[in-house]
Amino acid sequence: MHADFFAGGAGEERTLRGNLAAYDRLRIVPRVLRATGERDLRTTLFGTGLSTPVLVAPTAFHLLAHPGGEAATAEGAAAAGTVMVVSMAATQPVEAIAAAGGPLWFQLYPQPDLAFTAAVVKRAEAAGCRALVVTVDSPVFGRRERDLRNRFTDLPDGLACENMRDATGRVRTVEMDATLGWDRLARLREVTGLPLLVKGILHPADARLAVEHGMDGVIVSNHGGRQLDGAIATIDALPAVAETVGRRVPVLVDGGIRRGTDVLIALALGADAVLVGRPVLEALAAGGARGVQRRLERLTADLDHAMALAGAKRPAELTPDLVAVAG
Ligand SMILES: Cc1cc2nc3c(=O)[nH]c(=O)nc-3n(C[C@H](O)[C@H](O)[C@H](O)COP(=O)(O)O)c2cc1C
Ligand SMILES: O=C(O)C(=O)c1ccccc1
Repeated sequence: MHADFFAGGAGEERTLRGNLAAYDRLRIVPRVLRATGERDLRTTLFGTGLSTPVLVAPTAFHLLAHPGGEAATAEGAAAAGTVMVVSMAATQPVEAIAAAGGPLWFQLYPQPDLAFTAAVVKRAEAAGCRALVVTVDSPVFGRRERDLRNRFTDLPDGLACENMRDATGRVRTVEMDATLGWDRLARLREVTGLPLLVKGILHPADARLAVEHGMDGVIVSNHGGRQLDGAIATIDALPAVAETVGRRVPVLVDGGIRRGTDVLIALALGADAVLVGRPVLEALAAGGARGVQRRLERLTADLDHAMALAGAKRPAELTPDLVAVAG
């Protein structure tokens, strides 16, 4: 039941499969004799230096994967030199996660209760989170048919969304809010000075609105195929979004990234960095903090190797001409 929760997507899982299939259709057109020498994968995002452009996507319920929970993921991400985005649906308090690693960003589902939302943001900020990722692809919860079949509705006894505790100590449920609009993102701006990223952009018109509303970053995502089944593969949506944003703010992408060559293609098609969800959950389940560290380091080493073979020294040298559609 819990493995299905992590692996599954919405509906027929067309988008879940599509994210992976889209990378299968793309090929790299390498350059030669570029004398790259050692590659340099270091990446700076909002003033934080990372050793890799591969970040940890926000995912719920890490205690279902491993007894170390989100703290183990944070430890692994920190050891690999990257950012972990802590999910609002984490099963450990953000303070405990921050004590285990960092740098951290915090992912938010804006709640209908604006005061509670502001309190959660303040709490994440106080714990040391350096950016806020606002997920906007979830006005309603996706229809996850594996979870319906398995009757997976709730966390087992003893586990809770620890960052949803209110002033009375009661744990609130994470609510999806179909009344969410750009006005509410503008209000978040008044609540926090942290960089604000919107996660779940697929349409270039929304990318433009994000920039116009003062957002500091855009994450091209279909929630790993867990929300709108039938949504476009993220690597197919990326070029138009990157073109519209035009380097005004960082563009990140997630969904279906499993190999360094996938990262290379995403960076070439306009991403400044990528995030991985299920690979981290699988590594956490299999090997705790060390597993997460090793999975992230393997992805980064694989990217480094692919860049050597494609003739790029730095991520910035990866350009769209290095990618072609397979015949
Ligand atoms: C089990 C699971 C839980 C997730 N929980 C969240 C979440 O709490 N908040 C969020 O913004 N995205 C969530 N996501 C989406 C991820 O942040 C990310 O968009 C997606 O996993 C990327 O696709 P990938 O798993 O193919 O790498 C979740 C994804 C999975 C698989
Ligand atoms: O966002 C998700 O995909 C997800 O699985 C989730 C689970 C619980 C609460 C919020 C999100």
